[in-house]
Amino acid sequence: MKITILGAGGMGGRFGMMLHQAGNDITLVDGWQANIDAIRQDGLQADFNGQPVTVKLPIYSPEEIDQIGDHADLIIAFTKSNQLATMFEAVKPIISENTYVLCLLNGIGHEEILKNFVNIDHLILGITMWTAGMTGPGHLSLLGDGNIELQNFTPAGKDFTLQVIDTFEKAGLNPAYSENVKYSIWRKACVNGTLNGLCSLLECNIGELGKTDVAEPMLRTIIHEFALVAAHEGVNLDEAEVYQHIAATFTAEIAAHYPSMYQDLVKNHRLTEIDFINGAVWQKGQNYNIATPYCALITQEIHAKEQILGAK
Ligand SMILES: NC(=O)C1=CN([C@@H]2O[C@H](COP(=O)(O)OP(=O)(O)OC[C@H]3O[C@@H](n4cnc5c(N)ncnc54)[C@H](OP(=O)(O)O)[C@@H]3O)[C@@H](O)[C@H]2O)C=CC1
Ligand SMILES: CC(C)(CO)C(=O)C(=O)O
Repeated sequence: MKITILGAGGMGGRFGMMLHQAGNDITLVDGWQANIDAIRQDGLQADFNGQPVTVKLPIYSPEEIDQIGDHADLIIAFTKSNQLATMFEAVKPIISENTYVLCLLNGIGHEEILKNFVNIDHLILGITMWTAGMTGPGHLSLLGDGNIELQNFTPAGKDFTLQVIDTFEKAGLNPAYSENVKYSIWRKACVNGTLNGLCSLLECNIGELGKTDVAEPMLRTIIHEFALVAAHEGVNLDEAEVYQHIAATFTAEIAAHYPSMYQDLVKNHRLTEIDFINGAVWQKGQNYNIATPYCALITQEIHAKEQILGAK
């Protein structure tokens, strides 16, 4: 499959590398010049579960988009949430009526942005439990394994979505067709709404958070706030199952992972996706008259920390 990946950070790099190794035609687009230069010069390099891997992939900046040539069958969005609209605005010329777009970003509400750029019959939404980190421009740290759940936004997109699943399966990405991707997105938002904010504020990895004796009550309260708001949008989260799903990460291989928000804020002093996770729940709660004090506090504390650290 001919695939263009928007955002060649940790996750875009991981998917690009794994899909390339499975024989797909991959092009990367990224806005970080040092990353583009490193990938052009030395290839995309990874510590891949302890093995060094290098792949040569074409990479362009959004300003070079007219050099990309033929349209891709599939575009995968892997920017940060707060970069999504700007990136899609910049790459409009490579989105045709026939282009499918898959969004695997963390957070809630990305379809509202993407609907402005993509024919909704060609929109595929999903979530992933794969992880990735960057150790420098062009350098990835890829540990452990993960999975993907995805579904076409409208029934018309199902046939192509099944082709995407087949392509991802061959690349070892462990995809599954979700019969209810809205539920999957809210369930994954609970993972990020608990682990990402708390690990960033407490400056710890997932396993260290899980070992504290207040992890369980904090998680259950945050999940409950997400569930109240989700229910208002017709998604009835099974709070006990969602808690078990998140608590399972405390002792799994992923326990050593520092969530992407920690990598942004604590490691790189970059602005976070909090407004698309706890901040989105807080905002929706205000609209629906539902109290979400933990989400409000986490959002405000993350914004305070962004300011203290001079995040950009
Ligand atoms: N990392 C993870 O383990 C997981 C991440 N996700 C989600 O996937 C999406 C993509 O995340 P992820 O791959 O982690 O994002 P990254 O931060 O690794 O990359 C996203 C973009 O940020 C910019 N960037 C990254 N690092 C730097 C830096 N040091 N200096 C300057 N610019 C930089 C680049 O674009 P630009 O210069 O244009 O800003 C890059 O394309 C997010 O929605 C995230 O929540 C989901 C599951 C797991
Ligand atoms: C790996 C996981 C699930 C941790 O919260 C994630 O999505 C992230 O790092 O953003």
